[in-house]
Amino acid sequence: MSAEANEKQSFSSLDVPNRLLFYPKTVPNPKNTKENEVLFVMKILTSTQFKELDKYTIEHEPVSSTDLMERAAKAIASELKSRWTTATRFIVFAGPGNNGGDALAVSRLLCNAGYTVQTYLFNITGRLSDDCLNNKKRLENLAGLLFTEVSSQFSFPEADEKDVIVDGLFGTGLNKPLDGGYAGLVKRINASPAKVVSIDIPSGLMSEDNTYNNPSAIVRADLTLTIQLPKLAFFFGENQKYLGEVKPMDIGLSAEGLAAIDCSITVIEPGEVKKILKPRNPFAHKGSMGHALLVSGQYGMGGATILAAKACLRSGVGKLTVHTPDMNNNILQCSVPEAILSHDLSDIRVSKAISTYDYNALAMGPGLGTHEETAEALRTFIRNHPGEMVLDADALNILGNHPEWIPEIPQDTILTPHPKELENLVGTCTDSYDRMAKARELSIKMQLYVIVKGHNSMICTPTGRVIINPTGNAGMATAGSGDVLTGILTALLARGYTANEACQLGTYLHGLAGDIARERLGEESMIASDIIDALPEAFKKLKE
Ligand SMILES: NC(=O)C1=CN([C@@H]2O[C@H](COP(=O)(O)OP(=O)(O)OC[C@H]3O[C@@H](n4cnc5c(N)ncnc54)[C@H](O)[C@@H]3O)[C@@H](O)[C@H]2O)[C@@H](O)CC1
Ligand SMILES: Nc1ncnc2c1ncn2[C@@H]1O[C@H](COP(=O)(O)OP(=O)(O)O)[C@@H](O)[C@H]1O
Ligand SMILES: [K+]
Repeated sequence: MSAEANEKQSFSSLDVPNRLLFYPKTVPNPKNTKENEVLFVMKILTSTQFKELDKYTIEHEPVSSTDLMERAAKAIASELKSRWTTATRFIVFAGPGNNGGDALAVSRLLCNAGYTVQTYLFNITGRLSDDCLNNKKRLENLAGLLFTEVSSQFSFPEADEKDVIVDGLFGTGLNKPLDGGYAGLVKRINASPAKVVSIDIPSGLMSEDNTYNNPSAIVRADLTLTIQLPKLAFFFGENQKYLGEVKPMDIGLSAEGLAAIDCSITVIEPGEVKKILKPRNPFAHKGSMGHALLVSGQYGMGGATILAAKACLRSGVGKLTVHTPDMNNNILQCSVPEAILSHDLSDIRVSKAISTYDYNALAMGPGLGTHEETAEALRTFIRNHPGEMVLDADALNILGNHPEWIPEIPQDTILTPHPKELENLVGTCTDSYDRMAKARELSIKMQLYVIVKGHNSMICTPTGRVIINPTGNAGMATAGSGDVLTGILTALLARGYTANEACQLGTYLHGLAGDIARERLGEESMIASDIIDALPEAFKKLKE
């Protein structure tokens, strides 16, 4: 095949979808302990849970572990065959464990399909996993395969951009960062002009915590063919450079076995979040659809109030009152005529708490400022409002300045920090995993919901679960997007959704509205108001 034709078969990391392709199978979570704790979910397994699921499948299907590996290899080889013609040379690097076993089986299948395959098995310690050894034996006498078993010395093969490297060195069994010869090999792979396809996970990347990893000893794949389900590390921004395109390979691990695994980390699934959205009672009236109170806006930040207020009203609340400094009166009355205003005594900032008795939900934070007067008002609000509450932006910054007030926050309050605001609450975070771990700890300790915002926002629940939101896009990386989320969450709480439901439905809708806005306008020019404008369609889509 000509270089040009080969080019057509190839792909570039520019084609990478901005979201993972999710494995579509859903299974019920059988251990729903807390009321309304959801649902039908995509589970994110730990490496130990993957082993359990393998074991369950092997015992209950039943299927031998070698045959299960063969299934994985068939799925991977078939994906490779669909992307590259037989003119392509595959250079396969296999490690000593089952990831290496997969790679050896893939080598055999590609070789049998007429591809040129050059395979290196790294057997440095002289110990191979059983299935790796089985697959090594199956390579014996395989005509056409160039096979090298490396025990110490190794020279990296010449490779050019038409070649494809298959990285099957280490998978979910990696137990420490790569060093020595393996780190050197990874550097050579990364420096090579060949395309790189990683089996299951780029070698060197831990499937969960990479806080203390060595970034230069992690394979940078163009394509990751991950077995069955994406790993937690795939959801973190700093790991995207290693993954390239991610495609899950269905190898038929037991759905029943998966259902039995109590996973603390899950991903919201579209079909399931729909079920949270309750139909509107035909006899509904504004008094029955919730009354929300938004406490927001200091001099120069009235826009944040407007965004949160509009988003709240667009999220189906019955009534919205905005408590805000007097100077926001005209602009708010003009831009959000549906909102009722409660004027603070101060002209320029929120200075005093008001009674929250009449309100079903309270939101504080957008554009609030951190003045000491405002801080004291916030504390009074928190102490006097025992019910549903959303704390965002400056409300969180105030709490960061007064950590001793955090224990006073009512149980099940929703906190919506972006990474910087989270750090004000929990201290410096080294990476996304650390952020997740610290937010989770805060949620459990204080019995709060903490939504760590960003791409793949993470909802940390008081029971220690982490629920990842799959919607949203980089067009939402624009000032005011978070204020919109606050408005949505507040409306949902006021309408009677539990904090758990509001977090999931709210973050999902917010991202979905962002995705609709992107469809309409593209990512570059989107502003927060566009997310609000797309909310009606997002609700409609969920109801379809
Ligand atoms: N039935 C199964 O178990 C299946 C497993 N599959 C594959 O198996 C993989 C997991 O297999 P394993 O559990 O054998 O794990 P790996 O293949 O990831 O590696 C484990 C081996 O690497 C060594 N090791 C770990 N960290 C190291 C380091 N930093 N430096 C040097 N050596 C290191 C370990 O001592 C062990 O020998 C998955 O990623 C997937 O590719 C698939 O074949 C599907 C079925
Ligand atoms: N790249 C992205 N992908 C998905 N969602 C995003 C992205 N960037 C921002 N968002 C969302 O936009 C919102 C931004 O919130 P925040 O940083 O608080 O903005 P602001 O304080 O300006 O209102 C969050 O809900 C976040 O999840
Ligand atoms: K790998």
